[in-house]
Amino acid sequence: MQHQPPSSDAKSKSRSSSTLPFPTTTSCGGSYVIRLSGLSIFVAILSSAFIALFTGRMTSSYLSTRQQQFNCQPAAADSKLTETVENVMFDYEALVHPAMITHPNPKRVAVLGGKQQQTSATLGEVLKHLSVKDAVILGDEENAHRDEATDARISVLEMKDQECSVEDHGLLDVIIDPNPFKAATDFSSYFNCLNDDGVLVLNTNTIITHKDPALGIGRLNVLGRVTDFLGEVGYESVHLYQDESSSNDFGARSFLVALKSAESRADWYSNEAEVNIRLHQRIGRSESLEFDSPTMLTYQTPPKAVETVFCRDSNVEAEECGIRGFDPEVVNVPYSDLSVGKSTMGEYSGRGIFAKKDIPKGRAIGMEKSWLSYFIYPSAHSIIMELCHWADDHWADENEDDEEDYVEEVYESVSAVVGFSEGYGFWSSLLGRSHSSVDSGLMMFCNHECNGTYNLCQDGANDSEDSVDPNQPPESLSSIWRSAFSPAFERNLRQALISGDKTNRDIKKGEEILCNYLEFIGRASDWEADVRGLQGQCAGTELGEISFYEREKQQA
Ligand SMILES: C[S@@+](CC[C@H](N)C(=O)[O-])C[C@H]1O[C@@H](n2cnc3c(N)ncnc32)[C@H](O)[C@@H]1O
Repeated sequence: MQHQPPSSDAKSKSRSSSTLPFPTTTSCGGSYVIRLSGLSIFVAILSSAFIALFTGRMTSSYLSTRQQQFNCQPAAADSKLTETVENVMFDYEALVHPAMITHPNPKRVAVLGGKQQQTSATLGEVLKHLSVKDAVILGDEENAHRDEATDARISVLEMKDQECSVEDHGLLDVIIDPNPFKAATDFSSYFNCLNDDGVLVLNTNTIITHKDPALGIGRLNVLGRVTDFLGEVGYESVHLYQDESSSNDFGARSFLVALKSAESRADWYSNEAEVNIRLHQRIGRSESLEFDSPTMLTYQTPPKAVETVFCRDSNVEAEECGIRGFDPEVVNVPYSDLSVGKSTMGEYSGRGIFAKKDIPKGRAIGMEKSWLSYFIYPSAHSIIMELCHWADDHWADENEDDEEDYVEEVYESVSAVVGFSEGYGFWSSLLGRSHSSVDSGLMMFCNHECNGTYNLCQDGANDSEDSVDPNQPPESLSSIWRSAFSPAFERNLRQALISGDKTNRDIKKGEEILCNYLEFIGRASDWEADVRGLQGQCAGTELGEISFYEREKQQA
Protein backbone atom coordinates (compact mmCIF):
# COMPACT_ATOMS: atom_id res chain seq x y z
CA MET A 1 0.00 0.00 0.00
CA GLN A 2 1.27 3.39 -0.90
CA HIS A 3 0.31 6.86 0.22
CA GLN A 4 -0.76 10.02 -1.44
CA PRO A 5 1.84 12.80 -1.61
CA PRO A 6 0.91 16.17 -0.14
CA SER A 7 0.19 17.62 -3.57
CA SER A 8 -2.45 15.04 -4.31
CA ASP A 9 -6.15 15.75 -3.81
CA ALA A 10 -6.76 12.48 -2.13
CA LYS A 11 -6.08 12.28 1.59
CA SER A 12 -3.78 9.66 2.96
CA LYS A 13 -5.22 7.43 5.61
CA SER A 14 -3.95 8.04 9.08
CA ARG A 15 -5.21 7.80 12.61
CA SER A 16 -7.41 10.76 13.35
CA SER A 17 -6.25 11.89 16.77
CA SER A 18 -2.83 10.44 16.67
CA THR A 19 0.71 11.60 16.35
CA LEU A 20 1.78 8.09 15.48
CA PRO A 21 4.02 7.74 12.49
CA PHE A 22 2.25 5.04 10.54
CA PRO A 23 -1.26 4.82 9.18
CA THR A 24 -3.18 1.76 10.29
CA THR A 25 -3.30 0.11 6.94
CA THR A 26 0.39 0.52 6.35
CA SER A 27 1.82 -0.69 9.59
CA CYS A 28 0.07 -4.01 9.82
CA GLY A 29 -1.00 -4.46 6.25
CA GLY A 30 1.55 -7.12 5.55
CA SER A 31 1.10 -6.92 1.84
CA TYR A 32 3.41 -4.03 1.10
CA VAL A 33 6.70 -5.43 0.01
CA ILE A 34 9.75 -3.48 -0.93
CA ARG A 35 13.27 -4.73 -0.58
CA LEU A 36 16.64 -3.59 -1.60
CA SER A 37 18.79 -6.25 -3.07
CA GLY A 38 18.52 -9.40 -5.12
CA LEU A 39 15.70 -11.72 -4.58
CA SER A 40 16.45 -12.46 -8.17
CA ILE A 41 18.79 -15.29 -7.55
CA PHE A 42 16.29 -17.04 -5.43
CA VAL A 43 13.60 -17.05 -8.09
CA ALA A 44 16.12 -18.21 -10.67
CA ILE A 45 17.50 -20.92 -8.47
CA LEU A 46 14.15 -22.28 -7.54
CA SER A 47 12.98 -22.45 -11.10
CA SER A 48 16.16 -24.17 -12.19
CA ALA A 49 15.94 -26.62 -9.32
CA PHE A 50 12.37 -27.31 -10.29
CA ILE A 51 13.32 -28.01 -13.87
CA ALA A 52 16.14 -30.25 -12.77
CA LEU A 53 14.08 -32.24 -10.39
CA PHE A 54 11.20 -32.71 -12.72
CA THR A 55 13.05 -33.42 -15.91
CA GLY A 56 15.97 -35.31 -14.48
CA ARG A 57 15.72 -38.37 -12.42
CA MET A 58 12.10 -39.17 -13.04
CA THR A 59 10.66 -42.22 -11.41
CA SER A 60 10.95 -45.58 -12.97
CA SER A 61 9.18 -48.59 -11.63
CA TYR A 62 10.07 -49.62 -8.17
CA LEU A 63 9.77 -52.93 -6.51
CA SER A 64 8.66 -53.24 -3.01
CA THR A 65 11.09 -55.71 -1.56
CA ARG A 66 11.05 -55.02 2.10
CA GLN A 67 9.68 -57.82 4.17
CA GLN A 68 8.46 -56.52 7.43
CA GLN A 69 8.39 -58.25 10.73
CA PHE A 70 6.97 -56.63 13.69
CA ASN A 71 6.44 -57.73 17.13
CA CYS A 72 5.25 -54.95 19.31
CA GLN A 73 7.24 -54.44 22.44
CA PRO A 74 6.56 -50.92 23.62
CA ALA A 75 8.97 -48.43 25.06
CA ALA A 76 12.30 -50.16 25.17
CA ALA A 77 14.34 -49.18 28.19
CA ASP A 78 17.29 -48.09 26.08
CA SER A 79 16.60 -46.89 22.60
CA LYS A 80 20.27 -46.75 21.67
CA LEU A 81 20.28 -50.35 20.66
CA THR A 82 23.36 -52.30 19.85
CA GLU A 83 21.83 -54.89 17.58
CA THR A 84 24.31 -57.06 15.85
CA VAL A 85 22.45 -56.82 12.56
CA GLU A 86 24.25 -54.37 10.38
CA ASN A 87 22.13 -51.54 9.05
CA VAL A 88 19.91 -51.48 12.08
CA MET A 89 22.20 -49.93 14.65
CA PHE A 90 21.58 -46.26 14.98
CA ASP A 91 20.40 -43.67 17.38
CA TYR A 92 16.62 -43.70 17.45
CA GLU A 93 16.47 -40.26 18.98
CA ALA A 94 17.88 -38.88 15.74
CA LEU A 95 15.21 -40.67 13.77
CA VAL A 96 12.22 -39.71 15.87
CA HIS A 97 12.57 -36.33 17.56
CA PRO A 98 13.30 -33.96 14.66
CA ALA A 99 10.05 -35.01 12.97
CA MET A 100 8.08 -34.98 16.22
CA ILE A 101 9.37 -31.52 17.15
CA THR A 102 8.61 -30.19 13.69
CA HIS A 103 4.95 -31.16 13.92
CA PRO A 104 2.99 -28.53 15.89
CA ASN A 105 1.03 -31.08 17.90
CA PRO A 106 1.67 -34.74 17.09
CA LYS A 107 -1.23 -36.74 18.52
CA ARG A 108 -1.51 -39.68 16.20
CA VAL A 109 1.80 -41.15 15.16
CA ALA A 110 2.54 -44.29 13.14
CA VAL A 111 5.66 -46.43 13.24
CA LEU A 112 6.25 -48.86 10.41
CA GLY A 113 6.72 -52.34 11.81
CA GLY A 114 10.00 -54.15 11.30
CA LYS A 115 12.46 -55.88 13.54
CA GLN A 116 11.16 -56.08 17.06
CA GLN A 117 13.88 -54.08 18.79
CA GLN A 118 13.76 -51.49 16.09
CA THR A 119 10.01 -51.00 16.38
CA SER A 120 10.20 -50.93 20.14
CA ALA A 121 13.04 -48.45 20.23
CA THR A 122 11.23 -46.16 17.82
CA LEU A 123 8.00 -46.39 19.78
CA GLY A 124 9.87 -45.72 22.99
CA GLU A 125 11.03 -42.39 21.63
CA VAL A 126 7.61 -41.51 20.23
CA LEU A 127 5.91 -42.17 23.55
CA LYS A 128 8.21 -39.73 25.33
CA HIS A 129 6.04 -37.04 23.73
CA LEU A 130 3.11 -36.28 26.00
CA SER A 131 1.05 -34.99 23.08
CA VAL A 132 0.84 -38.51 21.62
CA LYS A 133 -2.55 -40.08 22.22
CA ASP A 134 -2.31 -42.84 19.70
CA ALA A 135 0.85 -44.66 18.62
CA VAL A 136 0.02 -46.98 15.76
CA ILE A 137 2.19 -49.80 14.48
CA LEU A 138 1.56 -50.43 10.81
CA GLY A 139 2.52 -53.83 9.43
CA ASP A 140 1.66 -56.44 6.87
CA GLU A 141 -0.50 -59.50 7.30
CA GLU A 142 2.14 -62.12 7.83
CA ASN A 143 3.31 -60.26 10.90
CA ALA A 144 -0.05 -59.53 12.38
CA HIS A 145 0.80 -61.39 15.57
CA ARG A 146 2.27 -59.32 18.34
CA ASP A 147 2.99 -59.25 22.02
CA GLU A 148 0.40 -57.65 24.23
CA ALA A 149 0.95 -53.93 24.24
CA THR A 150 1.78 -52.59 27.65
CA ASP A 151 1.03 -48.97 26.88
CA ALA A 152 -2.61 -48.11 26.30
CA ARG A 153 -1.63 -45.63 23.61
CA ILE A 154 -0.23 -48.34 21.35
CA SER A 155 -2.35 -50.08 18.76
CA VAL A 156 -1.55 -52.24 15.78
CA LEU A 157 -3.11 -51.86 12.37
CA GLU A 158 -2.56 -54.27 9.58
CA MET A 159 -1.24 -52.74 6.41
CA LYS A 160 -1.14 -54.85 3.27
CA ASP A 161 1.50 -54.23 0.62
CA GLN A 162 2.46 -51.04 2.41
CA GLU A 163 -0.72 -49.41 1.22
CA CYS A 164 -1.82 -46.80 3.70
CA SER A 165 -5.36 -45.46 3.35
CA VAL A 166 -7.41 -43.06 5.42
CA GLU A 167 -10.26 -45.57 5.38
CA ASP A 168 -8.21 -48.33 7.00
CA HIS A 169 -5.66 -46.42 8.99
CA GLY A 170 -7.11 -42.98 9.65
CA LEU A 171 -5.25 -39.70 9.40
CA LEU A 172 -1.83 -39.41 11.00
CA ASP A 173 0.33 -36.51 12.14
CA VAL A 174 3.70 -38.20 11.85
CA ILE A 175 4.77 -41.42 10.11
CA ILE A 176 8.13 -42.89 11.06
CA ASP A 177 9.72 -45.65 9.06
CA PRO A 178 12.83 -46.98 10.80
CA ASN A 179 13.33 -49.68 8.18
CA PRO A 180 16.17 -49.02 5.78
CA PHE A 181 14.43 -48.13 2.56
CA LYS A 182 15.13 -50.07 -0.57
CA ALA A 183 12.77 -48.50 -3.08
CA ALA A 184 10.79 -45.32 -3.37
CA THR A 185 7.38 -46.88 -3.75
CA ASP A 186 7.78 -48.58 -0.39
CA PHE A 187 6.18 -45.54 1.13
CA SER A 188 4.33 -43.77 -1.68
CA SER A 189 0.89 -44.30 -0.13
CA TYR A 190 1.87 -42.81 3.23
CA PHE A 191 1.16 -39.40 1.78
CA ASN A 192 -2.58 -40.18 1.72
CA CYS A 193 -2.63 -40.96 5.42
CA LEU A 194 -0.93 -37.78 6.57
CA ASN A 195 -2.80 -34.73 7.81
CA ASP A 196 -2.13 -31.52 5.88
CA ASP A 197 0.65 -30.57 8.28
CA GLY A 198 1.90 -34.15 8.42
CA VAL A 199 5.55 -35.21 8.57
CA LEU A 200 7.16 -38.37 7.23
CA VAL A 201 10.62 -39.50 8.30
CA LEU A 202 12.65 -42.21 6.60
CA ASN A 203 15.88 -43.99 7.43
CA THR A 204 18.14 -43.74 4.37
CA ASN A 205 20.31 -46.51 5.76
CA THR A 206 23.44 -44.69 4.73
CA ILE A 207 25.78 -41.85 5.48
CA ILE A 208 26.81 -39.56 2.66
CA THR A 209 30.43 -38.55 2.18
CA HIS A 210 32.25 -36.24 -0.22
CA LYS A 211 33.67 -39.28 -1.97
CA ASP A 212 30.27 -40.58 -2.97
CA PRO A 213 29.12 -40.49 -6.57
CA ALA A 214 26.34 -38.17 -7.70
CA LEU A 215 23.01 -38.48 -5.99
CA GLY A 216 21.01 -40.95 -8.07
CA ILE A 217 24.09 -42.92 -9.15
CA GLY A 218 25.71 -46.07 -7.78
CA ARG A 219 25.14 -46.57 -4.09
CA LEU A 220 23.14 -43.33 -3.95
CA ASN A 221 20.88 -44.47 -6.75
CA VAL A 222 17.86 -45.24 -4.59
CA LEU A 223 18.37 -42.18 -2.41
CA GLY A 224 18.32 -39.95 -5.51
CA ARG A 225 15.15 -41.60 -6.74
CA VAL A 226 13.52 -41.28 -3.36
CA THR A 227 14.21 -37.56 -3.03
CA ASP A 228 12.70 -37.04 -6.49
CA PHE A 229 9.82 -39.31 -5.76
CA LEU A 230 8.86 -37.56 -2.54
CA GLY A 231 8.46 -34.31 -4.46
CA GLU A 232 6.45 -36.02 -7.17
CA VAL A 233 4.13 -37.64 -4.65
CA GLY A 234 3.32 -34.17 -3.33
CA TYR A 235 5.54 -33.43 -0.35
CA GLU A 236 6.34 -29.75 -0.61
CA SER A 237 9.60 -29.74 1.32
CA VAL A 238 12.15 -32.50 1.80
CA HIS A 239 15.20 -32.27 4.08
CA LEU A 240 18.12 -34.61 4.54
CA TYR A 241 19.95 -34.53 7.84
CA GLN A 242 22.79 -36.61 9.09
CA ASP A 243 23.38 -37.85 12.58
CA GLU A 244 27.11 -38.00 12.91
CA SER A 245 27.40 -37.26 16.60
CA SER A 246 26.76 -40.81 17.63
CA SER A 247 28.99 -42.40 15.06
CA ASN A 248 31.47 -43.73 17.62
CA ASP A 249 28.99 -45.92 19.39
CA PHE A 250 26.31 -46.49 16.80
CA GLY A 251 26.17 -46.51 13.06
CA ALA A 252 25.86 -42.96 11.81
CA ARG A 253 22.84 -42.43 9.59
CA SER A 254 21.16 -39.90 7.49
CA PHE A 255 17.42 -39.44 7.51
CA LEU A 256 14.92 -37.83 5.19
CA VAL A 257 12.13 -35.68 6.52
CA ALA A 258 9.30 -34.96 4.10
CA LEU A 259 6.84 -32.19 4.96
CA LYS A 260 3.45 -32.40 3.35
CA SER A 261 3.03 -28.64 3.43
CA ALA A 262 5.65 -26.01 2.63
CA GLU A 263 4.30 -24.02 5.58
CA SER A 264 5.83 -26.60 7.90
CA ARG A 265 9.25 -25.36 6.87
CA ALA A 266 8.75 -22.62 9.44
CA ASP A 267 8.56 -25.37 12.08
CA TRP A 268 11.48 -27.32 10.65
CA TYR A 269 13.57 -24.13 10.91
CA SER A 270 12.42 -23.39 14.48
CA ASN A 271 14.99 -21.45 16.41
CA GLU A 272 16.74 -22.64 19.54
CA ALA A 273 14.18 -21.11 21.89
CA GLU A 274 11.24 -22.59 20.02
CA VAL A 275 12.74 -26.07 20.05
CA ASN A 276 13.47 -25.71 23.76
CA ILE A 277 9.90 -24.67 24.46
CA ARG A 278 8.48 -27.55 22.46
CA LEU A 279 10.73 -30.04 24.21
CA HIS A 280 9.88 -28.58 27.60
CA GLN A 281 6.16 -28.73 26.94
CA ARG A 282 6.10 -32.14 25.37
CA ILE A 283 8.67 -34.41 26.94
CA GLY A 284 7.82 -35.99 30.27
CA ARG A 285 10.13 -34.90 33.11
CA SER A 286 11.19 -38.46 33.89
CA GLU A 287 12.39 -39.11 30.36
CA SER A 288 16.03 -38.89 29.48
CA LEU A 289 16.78 -37.30 26.17
CA GLU A 290 20.06 -36.44 24.54
CA PHE A 291 18.35 -34.72 21.65
CA ASP A 292 18.19 -30.98 22.33
CA SER A 293 17.89 -27.70 20.47
CA PRO A 294 21.56 -27.33 19.47
CA THR A 295 21.30 -30.81 17.96
CA MET A 296 18.18 -29.82 16.04
CA LEU A 297 19.91 -26.69 14.74
CA THR A 298 22.67 -28.81 13.24
CA TYR A 299 20.07 -30.93 11.45
CA GLN A 300 18.49 -27.88 9.86
CA THR A 301 21.41 -27.41 7.47
CA PRO A 302 22.22 -30.38 5.28
CA PRO A 303 25.88 -31.45 5.41
CA LYS A 304 28.27 -30.15 2.78
CA ALA A 305 28.68 -33.70 1.45
CA VAL A 306 24.97 -33.80 0.62
CA GLU A 307 25.25 -30.55 -1.34
CA THR A 308 28.30 -31.95 -3.11
CA VAL A 309 26.67 -35.18 -4.26
CA PHE A 310 23.48 -33.32 -5.15
CA CYS A 311 25.45 -30.96 -7.37
CA ARG A 312 27.46 -33.82 -8.90
CA ASP A 313 24.25 -34.94 -10.56
CA SER A 314 24.49 -33.74 -14.14
CA ASN A 315 20.73 -33.25 -14.20
CA VAL A 316 20.94 -30.46 -11.67
CA GLU A 317 21.14 -27.12 -13.47
CA ALA A 318 24.54 -25.48 -13.15
CA GLU A 319 23.16 -22.20 -11.83
CA GLU A 320 21.85 -23.62 -8.62
CA CYS A 321 25.06 -25.40 -7.81
CA GLY A 322 27.45 -22.92 -9.43
CA ILE A 323 26.49 -19.96 -7.30
CA ARG A 324 25.94 -21.51 -3.90
CA GLY A 325 25.15 -18.19 -2.33
CA PHE A 326 27.83 -15.90 -3.71
CA ASP A 327 28.96 -16.28 -7.29
CA PRO A 328 32.78 -16.44 -7.13
CA GLU A 329 32.99 -15.20 -10.71
CA VAL A 330 31.31 -11.89 -10.01
CA VAL A 331 33.51 -8.92 -9.04
CA ASN A 332 32.24 -6.90 -6.10
CA VAL A 333 32.04 -3.11 -5.77
CA PRO A 334 32.59 -2.31 -2.07
CA TYR A 335 30.60 0.22 -0.09
CA SER A 336 33.62 2.49 -0.04
CA ASP A 337 32.97 3.18 -3.75
CA LEU A 338 29.45 4.48 -3.00
CA SER A 339 27.98 7.56 -1.38
CA VAL A 340 24.53 8.56 -0.13
CA GLY A 341 22.78 11.68 -1.37
CA LYS A 342 19.45 13.17 -2.37
CA SER A 343 17.77 10.77 -4.79
CA THR A 344 17.11 11.82 -8.34
CA MET A 345 13.80 9.94 -8.40
CA GLY A 346 11.55 12.85 -7.54
CA GLU A 347 10.73 15.25 -4.75
CA TYR A 348 9.56 12.58 -2.34
CA SER A 349 12.05 9.81 -3.08
CA GLY A 350 14.35 10.66 -0.15
CA ARG A 351 17.95 9.43 -0.09
CA GLY A 352 19.62 7.34 -2.75
CA ILE A 353 23.02 5.73 -3.39
CA PHE A 354 25.50 7.06 -5.92
CA ALA A 355 28.66 5.75 -7.61
CA LYS A 356 31.86 7.47 -6.41
CA LYS A 357 33.73 5.85 -9.34
CA ASP A 358 32.77 4.43 -12.73
CA ILE A 359 31.29 0.96 -12.26
CA PRO A 360 31.49 -1.49 -15.16
CA LYS A 361 28.63 -3.74 -16.24
CA GLY A 362 28.33 -7.12 -14.49
CA ARG A 363 29.49 -6.08 -11.00
CA ALA A 364 27.85 -6.99 -7.70
CA ILE A 365 27.53 -4.23 -5.10
CA GLY A 366 28.13 -4.33 -1.37
CA MET A 367 28.50 -8.11 -1.12
CA GLU A 368 30.95 -7.70 1.76
CA LYS A 369 28.12 -6.44 3.97
CA SER A 370 25.17 -8.39 2.63
CA TRP A 371 25.87 -11.26 4.99
CA LEU A 372 25.15 -8.89 7.90
CA SER A 373 21.55 -8.32 6.85
CA TYR A 374 18.69 -8.41 9.32
CA PHE A 375 16.47 -11.44 9.15
CA ILE A 376 13.16 -11.47 10.95
CA TYR A 377 12.22 -15.13 10.92
CA PRO A 378 8.65 -16.50 10.69
CA SER A 379 8.02 -16.87 14.42
CA ALA A 380 9.29 -13.38 15.32
CA HIS A 381 7.56 -11.97 12.27
CA SER A 382 4.20 -13.42 13.27
CA ILE A 383 4.56 -12.17 16.85
CA ILE A 384 5.33 -8.66 15.61
CA MET A 385 2.39 -8.72 13.21
CA GLU A 386 0.07 -10.11 15.87
CA LEU A 387 0.97 -7.28 18.23
CA CYS A 388 0.62 -4.74 15.48
CA HIS A 389 -2.83 -6.02 14.51
CA TRP A 390 -3.87 -6.12 18.14
CA ALA A 391 -2.93 -2.47 18.63
CA ASP A 392 -4.55 -1.65 15.34
CA ASP A 393 -7.82 -3.38 16.25
CA HIS A 394 -8.01 -1.77 19.69
CA TRP A 395 -7.09 1.70 18.60
CA ALA A 396 -10.64 2.74 17.89
CA ASP A 397 -12.11 1.13 21.03
CA GLU A 398 -13.09 4.34 22.77
CA ASN A 399 -14.70 2.49 25.66
CA GLU A 400 -11.57 0.69 26.65
CA ASP A 401 -9.91 3.62 28.43
CA ASP A 402 -7.68 1.44 30.57
CA GLU A 403 -6.18 -0.18 27.57
CA GLU A 404 -5.58 2.99 25.62
CA ASP A 405 -2.12 3.71 27.02
CA TYR A 406 -0.95 0.21 26.33
CA VAL A 407 -2.35 0.25 22.84
CA GLU A 408 -0.45 3.41 22.02
CA GLU A 409 2.75 2.09 23.55
CA VAL A 410 2.56 -1.21 21.69
CA TYR A 411 1.64 0.50 18.48
CA GLU A 412 4.49 2.97 18.62
CA SER A 413 7.16 0.39 19.25
CA VAL A 414 5.88 -2.34 16.98
CA SER A 415 4.89 -0.14 14.06
CA ALA A 416 8.43 1.20 13.87
CA VAL A 417 9.75 -2.33 13.38
CA VAL A 418 7.04 -3.15 10.85
CA GLY A 419 7.72 0.09 8.99
CA PHE A 420 11.43 -0.72 8.91
CA SER A 421 10.89 -4.22 7.54
CA GLU A 422 8.29 -3.02 5.03
CA GLY A 423 10.00 0.14 3.93
CA TYR A 424 13.57 -1.09 3.80
CA GLY A 425 13.20 -4.84 3.51
CA PHE A 426 11.28 -7.46 1.67
CA TRP A 427 8.89 -10.11 2.76
CA SER A 428 8.97 -13.66 1.58
CA SER A 429 7.52 -17.05 2.45
CA LEU A 430 10.62 -18.97 1.52
CA LEU A 431 10.90 -20.23 5.09
CA GLY A 432 7.36 -21.55 5.12
CA ARG A 433 5.49 -18.59 6.56
CA SER A 434 6.04 -14.85 6.13
CA HIS A 435 9.38 -13.46 7.19
CA SER A 436 11.44 -10.46 6.21
CA SER A 437 15.00 -9.52 5.35
CA VAL A 438 16.57 -6.07 5.38
CA ASP A 439 19.98 -5.07 4.07
CA SER A 440 22.17 -3.79 6.87
CA GLY A 441 24.34 -1.41 4.83
CA LEU A 442 24.06 1.36 2.27
CA MET A 443 22.16 -0.88 -0.12
CA MET A 444 19.08 -0.19 1.94
CA PHE A 445 18.97 3.20 0.22
CA CYS A 446 18.64 1.81 -3.30
CA ASN A 447 15.58 3.40 -4.91
CA HIS A 448 13.29 1.99 -7.57
CA GLU A 449 13.90 3.14 -11.12
CA CYS A 450 10.71 3.44 -13.19
CA ASN A 451 9.98 2.22 -16.73
CA GLY A 452 12.62 -0.50 -16.69
CA THR A 453 15.66 1.79 -16.65
CA TYR A 454 17.17 0.32 -13.49
CA ASN A 455 20.90 -0.41 -13.52
CA LEU A 456 21.18 -3.03 -10.75
CA CYS A 457 19.12 -6.19 -11.16
CA GLN A 458 19.08 -9.90 -11.77
CA ASP A 459 20.57 -11.31 -14.96
CA GLY A 460 18.26 -10.91 -17.91
CA ALA A 461 15.65 -8.80 -16.11
CA ASN A 462 13.56 -6.77 -18.51
CA ASP A 463 10.26 -6.25 -16.73
CA SER A 464 9.12 -3.06 -15.08
CA GLU A 465 6.14 -1.81 -13.10
CA ASP A 466 4.58 -0.37 -16.27
CA SER A 467 5.00 -3.52 -18.37
CA VAL A 468 3.70 -6.21 -16.00
CA ASP A 469 0.08 -7.15 -15.33
CA PRO A 470 -0.83 -6.36 -11.70
CA ASN A 471 -3.46 -9.10 -11.82
CA GLN A 472 -1.04 -11.76 -12.98
CA PRO A 473 1.74 -12.64 -10.54
CA PRO A 474 4.67 -14.34 -12.28
CA GLU A 475 4.58 -18.10 -12.09
CA SER A 476 7.86 -18.15 -10.19
CA LEU A 477 6.05 -16.65 -7.19
CA SER A 478 3.41 -19.37 -7.13
CA SER A 479 5.53 -22.36 -8.02
CA ILE A 480 8.15 -21.59 -5.45
CA TRP A 481 7.72 -24.81 -3.55
CA ARG A 482 7.86 -27.18 -6.47
CA SER A 483 11.50 -27.99 -5.92
CA ALA A 484 10.94 -29.89 -2.72
CA PHE A 485 14.52 -31.08 -2.25
CA SER A 486 17.43 -28.77 -2.85
CA PRO A 487 20.29 -29.05 -0.34
CA ALA A 488 22.43 -26.67 -2.40
CA PHE A 489 19.85 -23.95 -2.09
CA GLU A 490 19.06 -24.83 1.50
CA ARG A 491 22.69 -24.47 2.56
CA ASN A 492 22.82 -20.98 1.06
CA LEU A 493 19.45 -19.59 2.01
CA ARG A 494 20.66 -16.40 3.63
CA GLN A 495 22.94 -15.43 0.81
CA ALA A 496 20.25 -16.25 -1.70
CA LEU A 497 17.86 -13.92 0.09
CA ILE A 498 20.10 -10.89 0.01
CA SER A 499 22.45 -11.21 -2.94
CA GLY A 500 22.41 -11.89 -6.66
CA ASP A 501 21.94 -8.52 -8.38
CA LYS A 502 24.52 -7.16 -10.82
CA THR A 503 24.92 -3.94 -12.76
CA ASN A 504 23.26 -4.40 -16.15
CA ARG A 505 25.28 -1.63 -17.85
CA ASP A 506 28.26 0.63 -17.20
CA ILE A 507 27.45 3.20 -14.52
CA LYS A 508 29.20 6.56 -14.58
CA LYS A 509 30.73 8.24 -11.54
CA GLY A 510 28.01 10.34 -9.86
CA GLU A 511 25.08 8.28 -11.26
CA GLU A 512 22.43 6.99 -8.88
CA ILE A 513 22.32 3.20 -8.39
CA LEU A 514 18.75 2.16 -9.08
CA CYS A 515 17.05 -1.17 -8.40
CA ASN A 516 14.06 -3.00 -9.81
CA TYR A 517 11.68 -3.40 -6.89
CA LEU A 518 9.58 -5.93 -8.82
CA GLU A 519 12.17 -8.58 -8.11
CA PHE A 520 11.80 -7.98 -4.40
CA ILE A 521 8.20 -9.09 -4.31
CA GLY A 522 8.37 -12.41 -2.52
CA ARG A 523 4.76 -13.56 -2.27
CA ALA A 524 2.12 -13.92 -4.99
CA SER A 525 -0.45 -12.44 -2.61
CA ASP A 526 1.51 -9.16 -2.52
CA TRP A 527 1.92 -8.80 -6.24
CA GLU A 528 -1.08 -6.67 -7.17
CA ALA A 529 -0.82 -4.15 -4.33
CA ASP A 530 2.92 -3.79 -4.78
CA VAL A 531 2.80 -3.34 -8.53
CA ARG A 532 0.03 -0.75 -8.24
CA GLY A 533 1.96 1.00 -5.47
CA LEU A 534 5.08 1.22 -7.64
CA GLN A 535 3.00 2.49 -10.55
CA GLY A 536 1.61 5.19 -8.27
CA GLN A 537 5.07 6.22 -7.05
CA CYS A 538 6.39 6.35 -10.59
CA ALA A 539 3.43 8.44 -11.67
CA GLY A 540 4.06 10.77 -8.72
CA THR A 541 0.58 10.19 -7.34
CA GLU A 542 1.57 8.13 -4.31
CA LEU A 543 4.21 8.10 -1.62
CA GLY A 544 6.31 5.10 -0.75
CA GLU A 545 6.47 3.81 2.79
CA ILE A 546 9.58 5.70 3.84
CA SER A 547 8.59 8.98 2.23
CA PHE A 548 5.21 8.75 3.91
CA TYR A 549 6.76 8.01 7.28
CA GLU A 550 9.10 10.97 7.06
CA ARG A 551 6.39 13.35 5.90
CA GLU A 552 4.16 12.29 8.79
CA LYS A 553 7.00 12.76 11.23
CA GLN A 554 7.72 16.22 9.90
CA GLN A 555 4.09 17.21 10.18
CA ALA A 556 3.72 15.86 13.71
C1 LIG B 1 14.24 1.10 0.38
S1 LIG B 1 13.83 2.71 0.64
C2 LIG B 1 14.98 3.60 -0.35
C3 LIG B 1 15.67 4.67 0.43
C4 LIG B 1 14.80 5.84 0.70
N1 LIG B 1 14.70 6.67 -0.48
C5 LIG B 1 15.28 6.67 1.89
O1 LIG B 1 15.41 7.88 1.78
O2 LIG B 1 15.51 6.09 2.94
C6 LIG B 1 12.34 2.72 -0.24
C7 LIG B 1 11.61 3.99 -0.16
O3 LIG B 1 12.20 4.97 -1.01
C8 LIG B 1 11.19 5.72 -1.68
N2 LIG B 1 11.32 5.46 -3.14
C9 LIG B 1 12.05 4.49 -3.72
N3 LIG B 1 11.97 4.57 -5.05
C10 LIG B 1 11.17 5.61 -5.34
C11 LIG B 1 10.70 6.20 -6.55
N4 LIG B 1 11.05 5.73 -7.74
N5 LIG B 1 9.87 7.26 -6.46
C12 LIG B 1 9.51 7.74 -5.25
N6 LIG B 1 9.93 7.23 -4.08
C13 LIG B 1 10.75 6.18 -4.11
C14 LIG B 1 9.87 5.24 -1.12
O4 LIG B 1 9.50 6.06 -0.04
C15 LIG B 1 10.18 3.86 -0.61
O5 LIG B 1 9.36 3.49 0.47
